Amino acid sequence: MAVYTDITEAELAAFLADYPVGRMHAYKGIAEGVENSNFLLHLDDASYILTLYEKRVAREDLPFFLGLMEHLAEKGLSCPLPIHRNDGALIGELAGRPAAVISFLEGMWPRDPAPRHCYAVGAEMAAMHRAGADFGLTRANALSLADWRPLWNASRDDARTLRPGLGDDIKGELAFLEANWPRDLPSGVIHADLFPDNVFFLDDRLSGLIDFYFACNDLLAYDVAVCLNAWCFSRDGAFDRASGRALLEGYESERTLTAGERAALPTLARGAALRFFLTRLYDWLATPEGAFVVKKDPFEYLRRLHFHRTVGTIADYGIDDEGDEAS
Ligand SMILES: Nc1ncnc2c1ncn2[C@@H]1O[C@H](COP(=O)(O)OP(=O)(O)O)[C@@H](O)[C@H]1O
Ligand SMILES: N[C@@H](CCOP(=O)(O)O)C(=O)O
Repeated sequence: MAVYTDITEAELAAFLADYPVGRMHAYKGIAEGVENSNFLLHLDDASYILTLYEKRVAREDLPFFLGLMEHLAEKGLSCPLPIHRNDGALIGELAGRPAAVISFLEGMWPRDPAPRHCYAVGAEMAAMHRAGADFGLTRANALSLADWRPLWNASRDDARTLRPGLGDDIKGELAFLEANWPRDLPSGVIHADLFPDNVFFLDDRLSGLIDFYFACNDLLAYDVAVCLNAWCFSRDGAFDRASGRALLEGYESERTLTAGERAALPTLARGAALRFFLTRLYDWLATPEGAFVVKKDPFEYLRRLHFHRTVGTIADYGIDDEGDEAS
């Protein structure tokens, strides 16, 4: 569920009076999502999404997130356009929370991504990397290499009981990543959470990217590594070479990866898998039994991490440098 803060019709009508939008016909809370409270608004000019930002989104980061969506939308990317209030501001306040109204995007996220979806998301991600190059604001990644050890330390005592050997496994992984993390690769604005549930398709055409609330400045190829994990494993947990190849081909239809980025991809993929393992683990342990939220399995990402450990070079993924699948 993702309505942590409820609102009354009167509160909402008063809030919308500060926006240059039509009259409200209906609104409803949106069940999907985990971080913020989202509502679908049907107004007589169009539909919109109203988001009330909950505790994990820092108020000072909102100008970056909303400004980035506006920047990308103005450059022709399919992402939500934040609506300015009558006083020009992008951020308002509703029910004691910072709040924003953004345009509604049509489409559905793919429940069972196929290589054609991976190609499309790769191409759109690279277009986003290019379009973000002249965005004026910056934001450091708050969930990068330096943050993983403290995140593990916060969970490790409770996590040890979940799986024998987990402590040594993660300790070894952190040491490897801290010693081998690439530092001199191209960087820029990345989405950092471009999972299938954040990418909409209409039929087979990509119709939009949403949920920019982890966006930040970091290595561009780290975004590719996040997608390699999120899009290119089948339901049984096996790496899907056709999807991996399609993701990279799509990406390179818009931006060519450097030799350094290709060489670093297995390490970046290990880091990306660890990042989602650690945040899911934290949430798993912190969410009380019976809470009205679907907990995501952390060990799904530990298995992906273990797979990447077996990969020496990008060719070992079964995707050679020319983009052909190895036999
Ligand atoms: N601009 C949008 N257009 C259409 N639906 C949206 C839009 N933004 C969010 N949604 C809907 O709200 C849900 C939750 O949004 P998301 O940003 O992923 O929330 P959270 O940050 O809380 O995880 C999405 O799965 C989607 O159904
Ligand atoms: N994509 C992350 C969780 C973040 O959830 P979102 O609804 O904000 O995309 C994961 O799968 O762990």
